[in-house]
Amino acid sequence: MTLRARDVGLSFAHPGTHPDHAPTRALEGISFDVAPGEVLGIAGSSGAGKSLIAAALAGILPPAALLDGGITLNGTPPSPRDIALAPQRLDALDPLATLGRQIRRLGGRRTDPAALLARVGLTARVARAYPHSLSGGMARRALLATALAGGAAWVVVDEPTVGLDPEAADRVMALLRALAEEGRGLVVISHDLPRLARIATRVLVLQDGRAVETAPAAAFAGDGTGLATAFARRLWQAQIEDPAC
Ligand SMILES: Nc1ncnc2c1ncn2[C@@H]1O[C@H](COP(=O)(O)OP(=O)(O)OP(=O)(O)O)[C@@H](O)[C@H]1O
Repeated sequence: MTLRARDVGLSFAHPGTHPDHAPTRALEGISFDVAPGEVLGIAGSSGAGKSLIAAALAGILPPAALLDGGITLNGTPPSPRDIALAPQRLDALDPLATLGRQIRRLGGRRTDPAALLARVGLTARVARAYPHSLSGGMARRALLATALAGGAAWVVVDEPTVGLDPEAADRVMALLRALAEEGRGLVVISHDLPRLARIATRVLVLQDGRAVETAPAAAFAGDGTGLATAFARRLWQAQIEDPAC
């Protein structure tokens, strides 16, 4: 069982414009494999197309998006039950339902919201809370709990550490690694390259919609001389030189 992307591209059509007006190309020639037990990291500059890859994998692209190339699971197109997404946007949580209700809605009546919330480091009390009462960091972890609720074998997580303090960010990354070690395949998108490289098997580096390099996680070390491209080295060096990291 391997999740496979082959030569995936994505364009945005411009409805109502002249037929000669070419669609905007947002992704081009993206290929990768993720096997159970692996964590594929995706990093890159802002607007490089990371979240679009997440949306393409989860089958929830914006209406004007035109996808080409192939995304397959064991050779056939995945169903929405196969791949769960914890999106970047916190407003993906339903503001009108408690977290417990949202988790049961996705996982079924027998799902234990408290157990899933504990898995992501939240107390059972959060099951009775509405999204508006959660801090940004709690909402981020709650999104991950909802993604795990359906029991999908592949989990895509978009920017899991945004809004978390360093210790909480370490715990969430360790949880993602543990989810892979239990046999899931993970795709983790993060601008936090040092933490991402610690849990990833490989890291796909994106620039302007194209993959510039897929590097083994171990290449993100020292001054980045193990990386093949100048762009990946710059991305890495910018992070290790940043005292906020
Ligand atoms: N619905 C849309 N319509 C038109 N263009 C879009 C749409 N969604 C995304 N884009 C464009 O596609 C490109 C990639 O966007 P995406 O959100 O995937 O980037 P990203 O790498 O996740 O960035 P960030 O790190 O800032 O979240 C951007 O130029 C963005 O403006």
